Amino acid sequence: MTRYDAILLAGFGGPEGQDDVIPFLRNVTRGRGIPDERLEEVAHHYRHFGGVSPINEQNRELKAALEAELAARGIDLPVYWGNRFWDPYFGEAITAAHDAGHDRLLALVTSAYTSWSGVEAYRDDLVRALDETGLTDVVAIDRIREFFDHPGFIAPLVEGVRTAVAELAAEGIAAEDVHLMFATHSVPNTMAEASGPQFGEGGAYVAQHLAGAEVIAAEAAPTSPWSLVYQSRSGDPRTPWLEPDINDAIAELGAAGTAKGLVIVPFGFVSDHMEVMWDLDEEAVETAGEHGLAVRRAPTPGIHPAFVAGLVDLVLERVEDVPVAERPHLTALGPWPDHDRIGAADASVEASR
Ligand SMILES: CC1=C(CCC(=O)O)c2cc3nc(cc4[nH]c(cc5[nH]c(cc1n2)c(C)c5CCC(=O)O)c(CCC(=O)O)c4C)C(CCC(=O)O)=C3C
Ligand SMILES: [Fe+2]
Repeated sequence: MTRYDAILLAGFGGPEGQDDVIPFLRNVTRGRGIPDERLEEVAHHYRHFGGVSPINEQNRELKAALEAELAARGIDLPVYWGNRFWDPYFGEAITAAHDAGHDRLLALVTSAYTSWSGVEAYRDDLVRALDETGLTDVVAIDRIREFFDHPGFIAPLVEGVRTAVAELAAEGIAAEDVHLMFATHSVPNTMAEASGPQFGEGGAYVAQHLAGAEVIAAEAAPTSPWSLVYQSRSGDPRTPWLEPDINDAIAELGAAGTAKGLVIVPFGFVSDHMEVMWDLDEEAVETAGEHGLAVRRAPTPGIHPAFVAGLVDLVLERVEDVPVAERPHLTALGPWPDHDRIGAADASVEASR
């Protein structure tokens, strides 16, 4: 008997056809009174791909990969999958787990970094789902720590950067002439600060990205210059968000004439979803071409075996209550601390260990 009965794979969710697009965007922007005309502007990224975000399929594949890895290691924990913004919603996943007798859940959130979007937003939606299903006093949910510097998250990125740099070398571009751009989701400056002001400007969010990028660059391409850039900003243009935007940074790199090649490393995301397919593969790649740079986009961790194994390691570290000092981490910031439990009182979970 372990501390947990099941794993809850907690995703963002995405539309799976043209008719889903506006309802999905209404879910994402709920409570902010954004008119459908404005949503239709955002919708065109999704419309371009038939109204389908790849994110749900990627989470189905991740669930299957986790199940296979758990089975291979003889760990008897079923995986339930739920999303913040699309079917299956958190409530359905939690109810399905409860109906099968699983009330002690360990949530694996598909977000590697600390920010409101990656932490509180998921937490608030899980709290709401427990409330709406009437299971607040019955089901307890713990969450695995942010894994931005876990070896399982870093290894596939290192591999991807190495491959991209080698491909450019095969085209005659030396590693010294390749600039690595580590790309992540921009957030409002205030949101970044709030992620952990003790970590300096940009809070924990920026500090984690800088620390991770440094490790990946040093491992994968120590002679290539690198920088941290941001993508996918939205909202009121007067509100300051983290900069530079990747397209501005590429234009500046082109104008400086210091690089021949560019490797875009989408390390802010765990899979190649819409933000990667549109903002990087369509827009940033085009910008690089306009500025005469040979460009490669490294893959996200996806279902890379090292990533899947690392996620199972992160589950096991909680199952086995591994002391903090023994938890794997590759930057001085880690191991990131665990989060408070939500749902059923601590005591009932501890008592059933
Ligand atoms: C930090 C961060 C992550 C990573 C952490 C995590 O994984 O959570 C993330 C992930 C994602 N964000 C996604 C999609 C969207 N994000 C939006 C809006 C926003 N994101 C923000 C930040 C983040 N976002 C912010 C500060 C906003 C504006 C305010 C707000 O709305 O809170 C909007 C609204 C429309 C718009 O404003 O553009 C959409 C449609 C998808 C799904 C993609 C797909 O479908 O494949 C994913 C994985
Ligand atoms: Fe987002």
